[in-house]
Amino acid sequence: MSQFSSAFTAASSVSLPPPSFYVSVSKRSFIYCCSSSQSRTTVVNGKFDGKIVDRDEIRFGLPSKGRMAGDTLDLLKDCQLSVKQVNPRQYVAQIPQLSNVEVWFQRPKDIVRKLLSGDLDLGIVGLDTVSEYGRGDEDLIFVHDALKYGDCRLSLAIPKYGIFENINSLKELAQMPRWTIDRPLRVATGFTYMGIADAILDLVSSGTTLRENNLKEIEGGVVLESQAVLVASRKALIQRKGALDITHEILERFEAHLRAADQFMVTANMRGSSAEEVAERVLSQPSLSGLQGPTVSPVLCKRDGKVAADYYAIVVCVPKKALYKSVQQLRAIGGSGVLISPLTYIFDEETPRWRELLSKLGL
Ligand SMILES: Nc1ncnc2c1ncn2[C@@H]1O[C@H](COP(=O)(O)OP(=O)(O)OP(=O)(O)O)[C@@H](O)[C@H]1O
Ligand SMILES: O=P(O)(O)OC[C@H]1O[C@H](OP(=O)(O)OP(=O)(O)O)[C@H](O)[C@@H]1O
Ligand SMILES: [Mg+2]
Repeated sequence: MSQFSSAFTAASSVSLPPPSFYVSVSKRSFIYCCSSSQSRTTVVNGKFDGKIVDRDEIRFGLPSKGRMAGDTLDLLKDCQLSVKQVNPRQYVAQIPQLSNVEVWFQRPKDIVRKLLSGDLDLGIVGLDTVSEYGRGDEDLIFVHDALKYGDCRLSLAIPKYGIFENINSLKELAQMPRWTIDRPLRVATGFTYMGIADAILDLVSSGTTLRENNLKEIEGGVVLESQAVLVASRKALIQRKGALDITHEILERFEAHLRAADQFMVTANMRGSSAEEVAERVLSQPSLSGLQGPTVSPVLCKRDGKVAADYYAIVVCVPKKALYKSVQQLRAIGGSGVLISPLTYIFDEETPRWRELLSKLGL
């Protein structure tokens, strides 16, 4: 990435000595220009720097269509924050659980633009969209940087055939002697017709689109790994009444849900002489350590007129991918009646991302 962006920077500055390769880039080039991330303090594209415009509601921008729209509504629903939209043509909606929030359905790039112009306070988009349309603006602040959907990468691709047949890395591409100031390497986005461009820079997820167009990715050609993020306007969080509280609630719900999504809750019965002795056996197994350790409770029954515990019930959280291994380990230490249930939320005392946000805001 750095090799590519420095080549681009050099190519964009005519007076510098000839770089190792020359690039002309279309639409997505902003991602490079902004990587140096200078701060802006003047009015640009409707963005203002002074005080925010007063209004009562907190505005939350969600993608109106495309790749991210459905998954975003699903995430909110899974966090008990269903969006109530009376009809699908409506661009403003409510989240009944968050009384002061107004949802604005927008195109992803417009969510970023409206965060900067002060029309929105919070939004969900892909990291690629923030990088491209946010232009490194310091007002944009990441609240949650990994919502675990919308996974894709912004990647450079070239044809599999012809002069590129044996080119497999950015370095090899850069060193092709044919690129000159008069005929630089031409990078386009959205164009796969190779009379127009030598290479393309586009989002790739499964790789199907590239394959269908006889294109290949190259080593070192990934510019950005992207997924959905929750982003906010710093000014809104600091100045708008209620914005920080709403953000805290949304973040807590997202974190609790996303943390739970890859875990199962496992319960089992185990014969033992004491809770400690049972815990000792459970903790001897690597897949059963749980979040903080096992919960061990006596299963009480009456024997010879006295209440006693021969069995103990244990509860642990295990990663979904370690499910079967956990069951085997439980059996190996005498577990029986193993029950597995999905987990919906894991609320910790405080989320690390909340502390990070407060510190980024200087609070
Ligand atoms: N193939 C993909 N798989 C997963 N996520 C993707 C994929 N392509 C894009 N995305 C993510 O979804 C976001 C929205 O993409 P989408 O194609 O829906 O809209 P767009 O390209 O921004 O708008 P439009 O296509 O209307 O110009 C992208 O910014 C990216 O974060
Ligand atoms: O690697 P793949 O899984 O094939 O996905 C990559 C494709 O997905 C995106 O386009 P999208 O389908 O969103 O269409 P668009 O051009 O209308 O945005 C992206 O621009 C690629 O064309
Ligand atoms: Mg698209």
